Amino acid sequence: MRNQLLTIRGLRAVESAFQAQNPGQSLMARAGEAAARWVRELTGERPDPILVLVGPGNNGGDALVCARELMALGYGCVCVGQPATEWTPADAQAAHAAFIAAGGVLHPDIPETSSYRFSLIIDGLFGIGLNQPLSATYAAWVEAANTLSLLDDIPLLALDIASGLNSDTGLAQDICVTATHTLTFIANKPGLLTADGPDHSGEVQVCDLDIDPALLTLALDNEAGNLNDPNLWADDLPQRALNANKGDAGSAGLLGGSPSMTGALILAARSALHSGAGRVYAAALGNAQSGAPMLDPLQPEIMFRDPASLREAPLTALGVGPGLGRSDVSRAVLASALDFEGPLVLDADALVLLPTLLDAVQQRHEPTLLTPHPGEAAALLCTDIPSIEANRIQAACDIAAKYHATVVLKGCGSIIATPDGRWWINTTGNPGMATAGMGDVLTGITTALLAQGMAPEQALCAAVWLHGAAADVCVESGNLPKLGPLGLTASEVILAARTLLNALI
Ligand SMILES: NC(=O)C1=CN([C@@H]2O[C@H](COP(=O)(O)OP(=O)(O)OC[C@H]3O[C@@H](n4cnc5c(N)ncnc54)[C@H](OP(=O)(O)O)[C@@H]3O)[C@@H](O)[C@H]2O)[C@@H](O)CC1
Ligand SMILES: Nc1ncnc2c1ncn2[C@@H]1O[C@H](COP(=O)(O)OP(=O)(O)O)[C@@H](O)[C@H]1O
Ligand SMILES: [K+]
Repeated sequence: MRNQLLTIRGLRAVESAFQAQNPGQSLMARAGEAAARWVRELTGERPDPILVLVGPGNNGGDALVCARELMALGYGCVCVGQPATEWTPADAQAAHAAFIAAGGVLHPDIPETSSYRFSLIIDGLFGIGLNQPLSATYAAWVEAANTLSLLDDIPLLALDIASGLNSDTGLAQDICVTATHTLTFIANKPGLLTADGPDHSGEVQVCDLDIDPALLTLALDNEAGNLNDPNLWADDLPQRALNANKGDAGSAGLLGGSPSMTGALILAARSALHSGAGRVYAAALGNAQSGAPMLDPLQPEIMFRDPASLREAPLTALGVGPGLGRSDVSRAVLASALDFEGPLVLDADALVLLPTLLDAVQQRHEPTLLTPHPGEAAALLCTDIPSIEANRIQAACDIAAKYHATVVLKGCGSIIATPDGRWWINTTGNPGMATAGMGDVLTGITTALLAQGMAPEQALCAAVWLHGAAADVCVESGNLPKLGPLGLTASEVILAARTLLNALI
C-alpha cells in the first residue's frame, strides 16, 4: 500500500468512499492529530510559539485541528488566516468553530516577531485543492514563511503538500512553500516525488489516516502509479548457475559514437560490461581515419566492430544512440537497427531521429525501450520542454503509447511508463548526476540486463533504480571519499552500480 501514488482524482474517490462508509467520522481530525504528533517530535515539549498558516479550505481545517491539539498540550500557537464563511467546507467550518471554542484566535496577518521567534511553522494553506495561482496575501505569507524557516533555521511542516505545489505534476508555482518536512495524508502523491516536488517537500512521511486499505483500491484506476521499488524486480535480476558460461549471460551490443562523441559509446559499453553481460560488442560510426575506436585500452574486454558487422555478433540486446549523431548516416544506421529481432534500447540522438521513423518503431515485434531526458522527450512528442515538464507522467505515458515502447523520462523523479498506461516514479538519484555521460551509463546498464534475459519493464525499472542508487552511494556523507555531488563522474557510477547489483542478487 505504501508504494501507491495517488492522483487528486483517486484521493477524492477514496475520500468519498470513506464518507459513504463512515458517516460522521472525520478524516480531518485524524490528519490534524497526526500533524500535532510530528510537531511534538520536531520541537520537543514547551518550545517557542508555533506559526500556523490556515488556508480557506480543508487544508486549513487540518491546520486548525493540529493547532487545537497543540494548544491543549500547552503549546503557544500563532494562527494566521481568514475566519470561516458560509463557503468554507463543512469539516473546515467545524474545525474553525472548535478552535474558537477552545480559545483560539485567528490573526489576519503574520505578527511582527522582533520580541520572540517561532520554533516551527505549519503550512496549512493549500493541499490538493490548489487550483489557481496564489493570491497576493497567501503569496506574501508563503514568502514570509520560507524566509523565517531559512533565516531562523526552523522546520517548515507542510500539511499534505507544500502550498503552491501541484499534487499531480510536481510543478511549483513561482511562489511556493519550501517545506523541510511534509506530512502527506491517505497515500503518497506523484507531485511530491518528481519535477519540483523533492525541492519543496523536504522529508516526507505518509500518514494513511487508518483508512481501510480496501478503500484505496477504488483509486487504483489507470491514473494511479507506484514507487519504483526493488521488490518489483529484485527476483528477476540475472542469476548465474555454478555451471554458467559466458554465452548464458547474453551479449550486449552498443551502437553510436560518431566522431567526436566516441566517449558516450565507450561509457555505455563499459556499463554493460560491469552490469553482467557475458559479452559486450561496441560499434562506432566512422572509420579509423575519423578516429573511430577499435579498442578501449582501459577496458579491453569490449569487442569493437564496425556498424555493418555488429549484427553478426550473437546479440541478445542492442542499445543505440550514445553519441550516434544526427547525420544522414546516423539516421540510416538507426533505421537498420529497428529491424533488430531482440530487445532494443534507444537513447540520445536515436530519440531525436525517431519521429522520422515512427512507423518502423511501431511495427517492431520485439520490445523497444526509450530513455529520453526532457529535451529528447520534447523531440519524441514534437513539442517543447516546458510542455513535457508541465506533466511528466502524462508525457512519459504519451511517449510509451505513441512509440509502443517502455519508457523512462529521466530527471529528478524519473518516470517509467508502459504503453498500457502504467507508471512508476523512481526516487533514487541526486543532482550530482546532472553531468555529461550519465545517460550513457543508464543505456549500458539497461542493455546488459535485457541481454541477460530480464523482461523490459523489470529491466528498465531495475536499471533506473540501480543507476540512481549508485550515484547516491557515491555522494553519501558516510562514505569517504565523498565523490560528489560536485564532480561526480559517470565512470564512478558504473562501478558503484555493479556493487549494488551484486548486493541485490
Ligand atoms: N482528501 C481527503 O480525504 C482529505 C483531505 N484533507 C485535507 O483537505 C485538503 C483538501 O481540501 P480542499 O479540497 O478543501 O482544498 P484545499 O487544498 O484546502 O484548498 C481549496 C480551497 O482553496 C481555494 N483555492 C484554491 N486555490 C486557491 C488559490 N490559489 N488562492 C486562493 N484560494 C484558492 C479553493 O477555492 P475554489 O476555487 O475551489 O472555490 C478552496 O476553497 C487536503 O489537501 C488535505 O489537507 C484531510 O482533511 C484529510 C482527508
Ligand atoms: N537532479 C537530478 N536528480 C536525479 N537524477 C538526475 C538529476 N539530474 C540528472 N539526473 C539523472 O542523470 C541522468 C542524465 O542523463 P542524460 O541527461 O541523458 O545525460 P547525458 O546525455 O549527458 O548522458 C539521467 O538518468 C537523469 O535521471
Ligand atoms: K499545505
